[in-house]
Order: sequence, then structure tokens, then C-alpha cells
Amino acid sequence: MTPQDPAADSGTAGTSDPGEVSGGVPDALDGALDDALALQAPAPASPPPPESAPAPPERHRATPWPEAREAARKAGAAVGPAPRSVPLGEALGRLLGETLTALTDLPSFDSSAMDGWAVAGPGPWRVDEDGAVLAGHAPAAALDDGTAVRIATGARVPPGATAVIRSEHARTGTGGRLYAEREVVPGQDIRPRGQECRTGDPLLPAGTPVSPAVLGLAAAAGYDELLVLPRPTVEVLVLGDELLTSGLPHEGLIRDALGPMLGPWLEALGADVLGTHRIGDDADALYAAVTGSPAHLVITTGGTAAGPVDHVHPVLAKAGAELLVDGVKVRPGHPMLLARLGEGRHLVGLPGNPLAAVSGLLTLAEPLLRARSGRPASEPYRGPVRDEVQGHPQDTRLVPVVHRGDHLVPLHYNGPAMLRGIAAAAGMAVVPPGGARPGDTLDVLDLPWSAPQALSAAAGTAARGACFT
Ligand SMILES: Nc1nc2c(c(=O)[nH]1)N[C@H]1C(S)=C(S)[C@@H](COP(=O)(O)OP(=O)(O)OC[C@H]3O[C@@H](n4cnc5c(N)ncnc54)[C@H](O)[C@@H]3O)O[C@H]1N2
Ligand code: MOO
Repeated sequence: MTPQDPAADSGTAGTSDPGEVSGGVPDALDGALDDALALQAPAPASPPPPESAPAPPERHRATPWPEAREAARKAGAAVGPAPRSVPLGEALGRLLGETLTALTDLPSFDSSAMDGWAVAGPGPWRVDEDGAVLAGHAPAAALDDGTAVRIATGARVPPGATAVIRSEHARTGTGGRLYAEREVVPGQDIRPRGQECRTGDPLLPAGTPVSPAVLGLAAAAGYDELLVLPRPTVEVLVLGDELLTSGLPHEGLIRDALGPMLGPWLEALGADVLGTHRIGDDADALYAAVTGSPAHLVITTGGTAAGPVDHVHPVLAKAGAELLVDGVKVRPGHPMLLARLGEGRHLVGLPGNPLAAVSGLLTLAEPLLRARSGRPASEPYRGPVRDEVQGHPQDTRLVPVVHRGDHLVPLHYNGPAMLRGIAAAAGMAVVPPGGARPGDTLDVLDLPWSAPQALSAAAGTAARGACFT
């Protein structure tokens, strides 16, 4: 087996031979990228053969992949978040816990959109030199027809004013008279009170992520605090005596690839990561860490299978946890599990093989965290696959893919112990049992950093016209 056929490592079939997918990307740059992604790279001179995983025993309890995701979503939804009020400065990145409703008209008064003159009636106008109006200052006296005052952008328009003329569109002539240099349309460059919204108007729906722009809108609309959904807390427990945290692998020891990856990934999924702890292969330490964790969700890595130091199942049994999902019909990652630890607390056990851990993260942790934090279910996007993807006879496969034109292109370094494919991927294609043929449409699970941003809140407010002032 070579790295060009790595999926065979998991006992499943790989994608088509790289030589078959090299056509249609003639550009030299694309060729170099393809090499990097192993879309079409020739085999290295002496590729280290990936080790074979043992044929897994029949798992009668294994849950079909779609049902496992649904079980994780339900587990998260059952303990959905209670909204709480936080100062604006602490709301960034949270989700709105209620509809953001305007607490004021915006603008809250008729205001000038430009620096210039407020005028009343038709010109020319007599300029009241003492009556200049600045933003934030006391209102000017009412303007009589035929008069004008200087006005600054954002200042209150004096009662009686019928338009604002920009300073570059008028000149003062003899006798202090103001002459417009182009037609004056009534109401021009005046932002009328309530142009953007009226008090009580819904501005954004509950569940909208609080972005910097949302903070700005909330402040403009009168908010000092926002009701937000708290982020679920997560603790990561990395198991394995063989793991190094620095330097090169040596003497059977390997670098911990999951510790550095999972914290940021979980943060990107909307969690507050309390910590990542390395437990080794110590059952007592694992029991203490699992039962003593203050987190809503404990994530373990490794130790899910049936080896002599695979402590996750025994520890869960000892802790009285309820297994909600014990194995999933998915490759890689089938030993993944989901357990209920107690009131409002769960554990997701990720397999130790790094891509299998990613599979568990997307299958169980993502839907649980999404539901638990009040985010709407993600809409998988779909696309036609360019190449054949061989499937597992009974199980779903998750395969890292990139986009090429309108097509999904499976990446070859997709073995369970490999991160090379996923690190270059735009998403994980969901390959149904039996596989996919070129042109078949596949669902794609997006990755938090490559997701096309959901514009759900704005989607219903299509631009109906331009507003240049
Ligand atoms: N008898 C069976 N053996 C195995 C089965 C099975 O069904 N029956 N399943 C295989 C599959 S599939 C997977 S996946 C693994 C799952 O194993 P564990 O969750 O128990 O994980 P470990 O044995 O601890 O580690 C597996 C593999 O991954 C490496 N690893 C672990 N943690 C890390 C880390 N943080 N960073 C990088 N690499 C890590 C570890 O060294 C092992 O090579 O079980 C199979 N066996
Ligand atoms: O080989 Mo396993 O499929 O990594 O879960």
C-alpha cells in the first residue's frame, strides 16, 4: 500500500488512482498545488507503507452515521443554553439570546447627512451667521423660509428646514446671500428620523452570532448589555503514554497531534475550552479527570478500542455513565462514542487515530455543541464528485475534499492516522455505503475555517434600494 491509496489502511477502499485524476488541471500553479495536496502526485521513491489496522470485530451496537449525528444533536438540545445578560464588551462571538429589537428610532432625530447649509424654502437664502448647528449641540432655532444656517454632518436639522445643501454645491454672494449651484430637491441630504428603524423594530433574530458589526448596531440602537447564549464549556483529555509534546518522534514515541488541534477547533465550533490535559494511559487519572471535570462536555482522545490500555469504556462504566452512542458505522472513526455523564454533562470519546478523531469531532461533537449553544442545524452543502470514491460496504465514509471548479475532488491522504488530507481540505465529503461514482452528488461537512459564512440573518433583508446618505 502506498500513501496514494491510504484509505485501504482502514480496511476501506481508497479513491481512484492518482494518475486518473491528473487531467483537466493544466496550469503549472495548479499542478504544484495538486502535488502538495496529493491529488496527482507520483508516489515518493520509497514511501513508508502505512501500517494495517486490524480488521475490526463486528460491532452490534454501532449506530448508523446519520442516527449518531441526530443522537448527538438531541443530547445537546436537551440541555440547551439559558440566555444571560452581558455587557456589550463581553458579547462578541456569542449568539443573541433574543431578537435584537431597536430601543430607539434610528436616526433618533432628523439629521444632516452632509456638511453645508440647512435651508428653508426656495433660494437664494439669507444666511444666519450666528445660527450654525453642530453635531451633538443644542438645536438651532426654527428656520424661516428664505433663510439658511451652516450645518455639520450629524447635526439636528432645524425645524422648518426643507433641505441641506452640501458646502461644495453652493456659494455665498453679495449681501451674505446663499446661492445653490445645482437644483435643490426638498428633503435632500436630510436623514429623516426613523429612516433605518423605528423603536421596537426587530433588527436581528435570536441566534445571530454577535460580530463586531452587531456590537455596533446594538450600541447605536441603545443597548448597554445584550442577552446572549453562553458558550458550552469543554475540557479535552488526551490519552496515551506514547505522546510527545515537542521535538521529533523517537523510540516508538510520537507527537501528540490532537492536543494542539482540538482546542482551537472546538473554539471554532463555539465552545469555551477550559483546558487540554494529558492523562497518559492511567485509568485512575482518567476516572478522576472525567468525574471531576467542571465542563459541560468532556472530550477524550484515544483509548476507545479494546486494547489493554484502552480505558475509556471501563472508566465510563465505573462512573455510571450512560452510553448514548457506542461505535458508529463510519470510516474512519468507528470506535467513537457519546456518553451522558450526568445532568447536563456529556463525554465524546474520539478514537486516537488523528483523522478518526476528526471524524468523531464532526460526527458527534459538532452537532452536540451546535445544539447545546443554540445554533441552528448546519446545512450541509452538496456537490458533484469529480472522481470515483470507493466506499465501505456497510459504513459511511468521510473523505477530505477540495473544490476544483464545480467539483469536489477527494484527497488521497485520507487514511485514519493521516492529517495531510484534512489539513489541505475544504471539507469532508460524506460517502454513502457502497461509494460514489464520478458526477454523484455528495454532502460535504464544512470545516469551521472554510465555511461559507451563513448569512441567515441578512438573507431575508435583500436590498430593496440604494441609500447613499
Ligand atoms: N481489536 C481492535 N483494534 C482496533 C480497532 C478495533 O475495532 N478492534 N479499531 C481500530 C481503529 S479503527 C481505531 S481508530 C483505533 C482506535 O483506537 P483508540 O481510540 O483506542 O486509540 P489508541 O489505541 O489510543 O490510538 C490509536 C492510534 O492513534 C495514535 N494516537 C493516539 N492519540 C494520538 C494523538 N493525540 N496524536 C497522534 N496520534 C495519536 C496512537 O499512537 C495509535 O497509533 O483502534 C484500532 N484498533
Ligand atoms: O481506523 Mo479507525 O477507522 O481510524 O476509526
